[in-house]
Amino acid sequence: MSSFIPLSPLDLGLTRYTLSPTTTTVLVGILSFVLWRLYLALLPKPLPGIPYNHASARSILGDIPGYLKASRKTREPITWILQQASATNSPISQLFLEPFGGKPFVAITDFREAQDILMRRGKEFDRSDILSGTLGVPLPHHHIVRKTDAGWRAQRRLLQDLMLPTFLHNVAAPNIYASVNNLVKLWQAKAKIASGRPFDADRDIYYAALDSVLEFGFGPSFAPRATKPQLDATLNLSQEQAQALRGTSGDADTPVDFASAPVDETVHAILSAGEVIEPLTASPFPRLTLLFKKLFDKDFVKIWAAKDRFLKEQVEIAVERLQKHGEGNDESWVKSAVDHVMHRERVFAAKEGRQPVYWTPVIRDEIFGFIVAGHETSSTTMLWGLKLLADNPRVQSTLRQALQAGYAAALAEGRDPSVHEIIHAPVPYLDAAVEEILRCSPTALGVMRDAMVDTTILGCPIPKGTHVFVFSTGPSFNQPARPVDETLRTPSAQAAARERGVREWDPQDMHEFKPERWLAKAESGQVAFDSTSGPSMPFSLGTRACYGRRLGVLEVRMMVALLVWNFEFLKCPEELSDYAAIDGMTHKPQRAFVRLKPVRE
Ligand code: HEM
Repeated sequence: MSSFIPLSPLDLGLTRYTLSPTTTTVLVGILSFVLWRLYLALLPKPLPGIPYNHASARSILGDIPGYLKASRKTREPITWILQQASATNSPISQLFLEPFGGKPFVAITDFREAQDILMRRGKEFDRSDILSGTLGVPLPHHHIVRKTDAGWRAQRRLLQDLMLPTFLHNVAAPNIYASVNNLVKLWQAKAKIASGRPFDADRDIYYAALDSVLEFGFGPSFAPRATKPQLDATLNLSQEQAQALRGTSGDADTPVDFASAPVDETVHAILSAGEVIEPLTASPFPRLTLLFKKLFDKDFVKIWAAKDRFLKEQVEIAVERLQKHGEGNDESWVKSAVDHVMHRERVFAAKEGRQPVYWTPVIRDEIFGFIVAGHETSSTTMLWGLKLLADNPRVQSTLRQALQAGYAAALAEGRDPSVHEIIHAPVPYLDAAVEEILRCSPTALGVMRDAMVDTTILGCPIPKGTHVFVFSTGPSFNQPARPVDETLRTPSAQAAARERGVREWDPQDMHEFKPERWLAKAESGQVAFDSTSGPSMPFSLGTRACYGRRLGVLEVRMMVALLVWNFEFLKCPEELSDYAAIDGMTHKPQRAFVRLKPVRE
């Protein structure tokens, strides 16, 4: 007879395996011990002597929850890292950003230590693997992601001379001037429609910076630009459309919402290709994300192919021109950075006794790199700069007066200063204002390096492979420095201080936007710009500092001079003029509005 009888442990004979209380206690003890050891093994392993947050060190996730919370809440996780580092009140600190007992990250918040690491200790600290694992995925052959090796030097030789005054002033500057001129015209048209109301400056500055790198990179070989269509669309607005944009509320603080006009198809592809890089680098698995996009994202595949097609076409045009006009060492035909790179490749090939190869993955990524590295950085800096100028009317009017005095002929003739005047006429206050915008714009909060050997920083052991975040803002830059025992600095840092002195800002006003800090009386008694006045490193320092620094400064200088010449930047309402940011490729303002009053109606 079969009947359903519920089974119990007794029926299964499990009673035979019942453990005695002592055995159970021992087994539970062993298990707890194993789990405890596992837990300990997964806890962060602080580096000795370097301060850290003790609560984070008691969690196997370390500082990751705090970092993620800051990412979600403020969108500024790097600012959060800086706050954690500053809170230790030490110039060196550590955070646990790799889970399960991974390597601590070391943060340096001291200008002199940053200088030492970046300028004098290049063999001990090189480009971080974090950059090759992120930016290196979409740009695997660009020199920015390489360690400082022979390959990096060879790639940099291809770009050599592009940042010399001869190229920048004769080739790049007139074209950049033309694109800033379009921005001035666009804002004159927008200011007329907005009648004193604020409007979003983000896209306009972004497009003007893109136009500048297109001018620098490709010159007249590629005519389309991004600002011109915006200008045409704004000039073509009818009275009714302009009135509709202003709306009926009459509230002088409500922003006018100008639509963005479509840009040329290739410009759109270049922009979009640049924009897909950011989410790729932010992904926890960039390689997998890129593979997935290449396999399944049709828009991505189209944009990426259009970008490569465009770059190849530009190389072909330059090579054709090189073969037609570039006899021997004659460089007068060179009208763009691509022309220059082709010229260099031919010179190197001849020296090395080989045939030149003009289209390679290295050349493709280097040329695209002009756009990626040079576009958002300049535009973000300018957006911060406009905020700073609007919030500091005294500085703005001093600057305008200095420009009017420096470009007196332009003022008398009722015209804009020429490109030649902006580059060559000395206006120390303009140099000082540009330098101060760069100092106060947190475009890059710092740079990453990896320790290449077991070494020390400020007397603390730093094992090979440690990621080091070197901050360029915070303590010693715009907040009082943390105390440092001088004997803990390297002999070379101590010697540099003895020989050349130490540059420091006055703690009373180091947080202020004050161009005067860059001015000093020269021997002649004249006020002159002094670039060595105090700590600032917006482009980083040393061998791996920003390659495009001179171009970046030229762009910012041109924009500041022409915009302040033409417009008064009035303060925007509080809710539009805060300093909240988003951390992506750069540390960018969340809101960037302008309220313009033309200087000459
Ligand atoms: C205001 C504008 C700019 C700012 C604030 C800026 C800032 C920076 C910073 C902080 C770095 C990292 C340096 C390091 O790791 O030590 C960098 C690297 C770099 N920048 Fe810029 N940059 C600007 C404009 C440009 C422009 C216009 C270009 C080129 C067209 C450019 C090309 C590069 C390149 C190629 C690197 C990598 C250098 C290397 O790895 O050897 N940048 N930039």
